[in-house]
Amino acid sequence: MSTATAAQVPGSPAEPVLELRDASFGYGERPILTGASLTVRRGEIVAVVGPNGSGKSTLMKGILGLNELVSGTITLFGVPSDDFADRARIGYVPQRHTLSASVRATAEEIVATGRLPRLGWLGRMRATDRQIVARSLEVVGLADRAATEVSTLSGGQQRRVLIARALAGQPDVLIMDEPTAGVDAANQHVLAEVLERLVERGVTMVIVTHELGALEHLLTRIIVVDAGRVRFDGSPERYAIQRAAVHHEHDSHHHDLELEQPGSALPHGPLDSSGGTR
Ligand SMILES: Nc1ncnc2c1ncn2[C@@H]1O[C@H](COP(=O)(O)OP(=O)(O)OP(=O)(O)O)[C@@H](O)[C@H]1O
Repeated sequence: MSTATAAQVPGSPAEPVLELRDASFGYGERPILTGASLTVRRGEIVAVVGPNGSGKSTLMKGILGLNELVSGTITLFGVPSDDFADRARIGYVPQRHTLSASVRATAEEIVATGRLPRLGWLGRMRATDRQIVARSLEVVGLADRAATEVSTLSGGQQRRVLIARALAGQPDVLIMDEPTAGVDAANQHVLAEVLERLVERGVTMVIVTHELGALEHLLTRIIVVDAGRVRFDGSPERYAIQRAAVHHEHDSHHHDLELEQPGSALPHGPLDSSGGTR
């Protein structure tokens, strides 16, 4: 979907698409997520995990400019967020969002709304726009449901319609807040296949999830948020090792939050973002 496939010098890191420096986000002036510094580079597939209420959605909405940046900076595609105008480059699939039963629209019509930011000043859909809408439905495996009323689709299918809607805007980065929530195991695998196709197309993804399972093989990075702080940022391999070490030490399954605390003797700092860079 992405066209950002510029040739890269072998060995050099891909360019950053999102950069946070000591960023704190909140609602009103009250900071909820504080001191976040991280970089997501083109082509990365990053999972954001952590307990309920820890600030994951606040972090995602903060990146999107949907809540207050209390302090620090955000840079999007190399541009300070205040000066960044091309919001269509960032696709968003919000949390706990299925389509209300009262929505009377077909899957195709819903996906077409995702194309709006890319239409010319007359706002008319042209043949290429219709093709992109059709292709977006195809990517999520719902081409045969294009004319189906969304209210008659299952929850998992509706999540896929919403992903297709985000894709129709041809984003370079896709932020998804719990795309697998409420989706059964079989459909999680379908979603993982959808995301795999997006990876092949070079879309960068940041995915908030409680279930790493079906997505794990796709990930290049894992970020752990707890109690309003980024506690770990590194490769899935380092996450697995440190998680195992913590579990071994404490013989408990509830110590994710003790990963890479500042000042720990672990090899990298808590906000190291180099771990999974492709
Ligand atoms: N619109 C809002 N106004 C004020 N406070 C909010 C708002 N949305 C969330 N919060 C608060 O921010 C904190 C973090 O919430 P957030 O939704 O970011 O957590 P989360 O990690 O995404 O949780 P979950 O896993 O349950 O989705 C919570 O204490 C929550 O009550």
